[in-house]
Amino acid sequence: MTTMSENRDIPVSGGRPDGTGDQWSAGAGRPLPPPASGSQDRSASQPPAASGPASGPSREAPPDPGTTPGLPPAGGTRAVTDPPPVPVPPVTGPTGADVELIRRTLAEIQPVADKVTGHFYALLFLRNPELRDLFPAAMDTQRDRLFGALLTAARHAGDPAALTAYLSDLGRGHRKYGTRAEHYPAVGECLIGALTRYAHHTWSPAAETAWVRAYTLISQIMIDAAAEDEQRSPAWWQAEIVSHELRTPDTVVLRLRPDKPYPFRAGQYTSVETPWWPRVWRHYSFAGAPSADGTLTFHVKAVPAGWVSGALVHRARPGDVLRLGPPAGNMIVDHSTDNGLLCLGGGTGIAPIKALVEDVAEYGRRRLVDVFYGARTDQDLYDLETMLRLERTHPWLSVHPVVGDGCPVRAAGLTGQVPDAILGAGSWTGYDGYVSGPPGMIRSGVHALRRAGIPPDRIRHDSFETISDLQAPALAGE
Ligand SMILES: NC(=O)C1=CN([C@@H]2O[C@H](COP(=O)(O)OP(=O)(O)OC[C@H]3O[C@@H](n4cnc5c(N)ncnc54)[C@H](O)[C@@H]3O)[C@@H](O)[C@H]2O)C=CC1
Repeated sequence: MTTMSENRDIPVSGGRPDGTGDQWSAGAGRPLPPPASGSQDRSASQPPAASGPASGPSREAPPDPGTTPGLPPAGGTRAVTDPPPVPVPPVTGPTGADVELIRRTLAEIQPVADKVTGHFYALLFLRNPELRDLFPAAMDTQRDRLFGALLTAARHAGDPAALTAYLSDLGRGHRKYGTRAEHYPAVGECLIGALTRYAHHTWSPAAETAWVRAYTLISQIMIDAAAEDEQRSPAWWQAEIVSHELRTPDTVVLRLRPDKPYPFRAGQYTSVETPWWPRVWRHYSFAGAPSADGTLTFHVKAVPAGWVSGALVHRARPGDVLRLGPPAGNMIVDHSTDNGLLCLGGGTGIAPIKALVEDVAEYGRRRLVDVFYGARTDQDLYDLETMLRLERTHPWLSVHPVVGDGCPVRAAGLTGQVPDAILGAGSWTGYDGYVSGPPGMIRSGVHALRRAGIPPDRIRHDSFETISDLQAPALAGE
């Protein structure tokens, strides 16, 4: 998924999660039930699809607000005090034919994705003006994210378990916005409205039914995950910056002390909101395994036009208080095997790799761990000393710095790009692969790991979009 720091915040999407086989068959065209659970946060805030910055509504006049047959009316969710509901029939999901219809729609609208997304927000705010103030002031990035998430979900039709995990993370993550179950139908209405307007050739009653079924299931998975999470976790944490260590002019190592215990697993990531950009959240990985003192460490690199990363690097100081969302992601160590770990970390992507190394060390079972740590120049290897210190402490760990061609490297390092460096550097059968870094590196890193003989199910990374590029055939027309 993406660059961790600035573009990994993914809003609610469309697609075809699965879980149980027969959920996918019945119910075409009949009205779908309102969300079956969802005693989520009651404080008003963001509806689904509102996780990032975005621009204002499209200038195009949206069609008259209406309702979409099949989608439950907005606000149709039962309140906590309502009488017990009539038993809700199982949520029906899209059929195989539906998935094809959804993919065709996506292929058609891809060239006008920006217009579709703009129209979606225009509809959302026209029909629900009270929601506008709950989004960040600027919404440019949000447009790409929504469409990207739709593509991701549609492409993932063949991997329902991964998609369900993704949507569950997304549902839990939406708690911090104050998303309520009754927001989901409103979003679904506007999604269908935007698709209706732009998918001229592929839209039909059958396509609409397919999208309604898909969206209903998606929202139900998100709502259920959020409701379950509400039983055991806060919607967000506050965390005070206790140290701010600038390692390069644009890279900082931050240590935070959360206000409440923050359980997570090494290799996961969370979302961060700064006081300077309210309601703009960005993802960062934990740069260490859970620590005895409960503090959390993050590596942040300021990127051009990166509001949150720029603020964290150049403006934040000890004593400032950030908000954190829940942990997410499954790039975690599989402790059920003795396989070695072959880890590729590019730039600040080394953060979760360091966490994985600490996790292996704490677990206590000796497994070979090889870390290839890449950066453009030697100076950009801002955490090399830490990694080399870990190498000196743990005989099972080997750290291989890799810098761009033509750059001198301080340790006995390699030159080139990280994925190329692993090929020819050893035999990696009997290893599990872990990849973390920029999207291009994840893509080529996974290919390199496969070429090195590591099967796909033993390769983990935290980029959902990237995995869909790798594992599913491209959409027709793309
Ligand atoms: N801050 C965090 O917690 C995390 C950040 N990330 C992501 O990691 C990235 C780090 O960015 P930078 O530090 O600027 O890294 P960068 O862009 O300088 O790349 C670092 C290294 O990765 C390799 N690489 C980059 N692009 C490649 C490509 N297309 N093919 C093959 N290898 C490639 C090269 O070895 C390069 O030296 C960002 O995209 C960030 O979102 C990922 C995980 C965690």
